[in-house]
Amino acid sequence: MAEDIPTMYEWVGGAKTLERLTEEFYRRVRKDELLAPLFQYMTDDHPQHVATWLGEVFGGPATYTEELGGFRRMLKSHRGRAIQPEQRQRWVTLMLEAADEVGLPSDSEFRSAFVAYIEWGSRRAMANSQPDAQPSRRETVPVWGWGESPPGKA
Ligand code: HEM
Repeated sequence: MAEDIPTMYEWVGGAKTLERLTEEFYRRVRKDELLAPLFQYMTDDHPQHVATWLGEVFGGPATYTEELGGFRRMLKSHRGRAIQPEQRQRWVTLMLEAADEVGLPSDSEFRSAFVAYIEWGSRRAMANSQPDAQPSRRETVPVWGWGESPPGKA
């Protein structure tokens, strides 16, 4: 039954795990020649903010919406940055490396849903960052689910 299936937020281990993920991810970003220039002005609380965003996306508390400016703030953060395909690709690579490094659950169900969101989200971020981007129709933080492979089905 759907109500017995934990959220991805619960499955991953909650806010603390996502904070470890983004700390490790931005540690890599800061050393990366393709990404460091894009992030040179990020604030010290940026990794924490992205962890809060991911928590909300994966079915945890709606803290990014309630306290950090919600979907519109995220959209504004990417606007006009003209993210290039090779930068998006590197962003995804470093995120998946960080996921392994901090020991995110490695089961097929979790990882396929996680990668799906990372692919979708990074492509949306790149599209919305282009100078000629169409205004987003979405207003709210997306909530991601398990898709075709919820736990306990295999
Ligand atoms: C699933 C994909 C992504 C998610 C969930 C995401 C999430 C976010 C969030 C929530 C913020 C705002 C943080 C805040 O509230 O302070 C942000 C800012 C930003 N993101 Fe992303 N992002 C994604 C993909 C990307 C990609 C692919 C790039 C570039 C390769 C990128 C570059 C940036 C930059 C440059 C900022 C602003 C940093 C600053 O404050 O100086 N993002 N992102």
